[in-house]
Amino acid sequence: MSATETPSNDTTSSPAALKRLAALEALKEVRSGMKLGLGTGSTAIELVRALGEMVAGGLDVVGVPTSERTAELARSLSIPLSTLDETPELDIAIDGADEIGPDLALVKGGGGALLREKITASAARRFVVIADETKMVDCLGRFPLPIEVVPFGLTVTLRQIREVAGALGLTGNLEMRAGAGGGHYVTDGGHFIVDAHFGRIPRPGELGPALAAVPGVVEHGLFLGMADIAYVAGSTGVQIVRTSRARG
Ligand SMILES: O=C[C@H](O)[C@H](O)[C@H](O)COP(=O)(O)O
Repeated sequence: MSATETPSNDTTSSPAALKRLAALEALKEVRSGMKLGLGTGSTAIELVRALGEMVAGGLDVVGVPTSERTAELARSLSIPLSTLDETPELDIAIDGADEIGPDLALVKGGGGALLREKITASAARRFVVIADETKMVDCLGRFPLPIEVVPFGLTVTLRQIREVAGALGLTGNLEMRAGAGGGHYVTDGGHFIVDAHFGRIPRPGELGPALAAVPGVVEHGLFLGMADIAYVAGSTGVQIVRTSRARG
């Protein structure tokens, strides 16, 4: 089970301020010479901005961005960047989450970057989550679960997702995420995103492998057994949520 501590008593409460607070707490783990996975989303933006300030102040790190958006921001802040192919072993990946459930089970992908985020987190010795307290839940699933799918055979893939979810008692609308231009949202990898409105996912450990077994599913937004620690900012400070599980 998770354990929690509260190390910081900073009291700021706008959403952006809380995200920055969580990011700053996570950045205390960063040392010169480290190779960092850089997440995607509004919380990760605060992380990259704060990291940019640290780099400007002399911190020597290399970042591997999880999306084109993050890469663009990092570049604009003169953060040295690499790719996962050039830098396949990372010290720490730091990223936001859409939901943080028991034992640091996560839902991610609200920003459409779940595939690169999961690959990047898997390449890091330590995966650190940053969030504001609204992301903490007792049961995953209120936030629609993002599932990245290949465009080919979409109807078949949707039917098979419905079947494997139904076998676990999960029902709800499967909604194709819309892109800015009116068609389907297209990920950096050229795939579509299905947002599954299950409402509750009481057994994510069963749903994850079932979704992964659907041929048209590239990856799903359940990040299970991956996060090592979460820095969760609220109006009374930053709460540290740890898992007792050791990463191999
Ligand atoms: O694809 C996007 C990522 O998984 C984000 O980390 C996640 O959606 C959280 O984003 P935000 O920090 O904007 O709430």
